[in-house]
Amino acid sequence: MWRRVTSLSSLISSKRSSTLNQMGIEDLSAFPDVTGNSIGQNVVAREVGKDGRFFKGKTPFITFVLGGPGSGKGTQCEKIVENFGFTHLSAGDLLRREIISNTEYGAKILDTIKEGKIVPSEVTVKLIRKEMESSDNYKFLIDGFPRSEENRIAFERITEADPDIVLFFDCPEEVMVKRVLNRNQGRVDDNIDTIRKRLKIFESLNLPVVNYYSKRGKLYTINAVGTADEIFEQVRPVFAAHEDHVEFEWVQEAWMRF
Ligand SMILES: Nc1ncnc2c1ncn2[C@@H]1O[C@H](COP(=O)(O)OP(=O)(O)O)[C@@H](O)[C@H]1O
Ligand SMILES: Nc1ccn([C@H]2C[C@H](O)[C@@H](COP(=O)(O)OP(=O)(O)O)O2)c(=O)n1
Ligand SMILES: [Mg+2]
Repeated sequence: MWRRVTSLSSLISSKRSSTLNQMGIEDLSAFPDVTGNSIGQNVVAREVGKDGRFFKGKTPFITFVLGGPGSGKGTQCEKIVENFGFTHLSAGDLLRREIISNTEYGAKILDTIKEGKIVPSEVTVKLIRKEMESSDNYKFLIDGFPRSEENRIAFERITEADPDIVLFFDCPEEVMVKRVLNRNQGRVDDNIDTIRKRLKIFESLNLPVVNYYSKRGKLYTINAVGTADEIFEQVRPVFAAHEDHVEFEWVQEAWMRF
């Protein structure tokens, strides 16, 4: 579902960066040149087709996966991949890959994540778009994104795309804290200080995104308490209901190209 968005970028630039920083979003000026396309260079240079699509002539099927830290997004995404053949793009994993690869922004991303803050959308969206472009799949789970209205608006502006489905894993804070502290993956943000900061930022920035998609009839709220298998039994019907529709659209497009 690609569409052109022309005026939203002004919304971001008109917000003073200091205000964003107070909200928990890292200042874009700390990431010099990011707007100069140093991330995802090959992607940004690519032309958008006349019909507004850039994805090798295909219409991708995009699912955003929302929920607080430890709500079980990654765990459920693995099950969706196994059962429904999606490609899983975790925003957090892509950012951590930048840290490990010691890229231009790695150190700054590390600081931001340690502080429990949100990395500027320009950086994250370009990493996501680059992965979508290089994938042969057309069904994507975009996990941990958008975490803020700023994230959402930047995605629309940079990719000219809208999600088809938005999943929201609704989980009490005490359950999320317990899961994160037991996660045991050596993450720099899985400690009680950073978790408290992340939960605060999540609460203030995530709700507007949830409301936005709820009003547009795209939101599926999942009760994230229970075993992973129990939770997946709520997730499964969401994708089962869309599966025929997605396959049909895909065959129809291939036929039209033929
Ligand atoms: N339903 C569940 N019940 C108990 N533990 C879970 C459940 N889902 C995930 N976990 C565990 O909780 C931790 C956080 O899950 P994860 O999928 O990484 O969440 P998120 O991506 O939302 O932060 C992981 O250690 C995971 O194995
Ligand atoms: N859209 C995003 C997603 C993640 N990040 C950063 C900030 C987050 O605290 C970290 C970790 O995100 P990740 O989705 O991996 O975290 P959880 O799986 O929810 O625990 O990455 C971001 O800045 N913007
Ligand atoms: Mg995760």
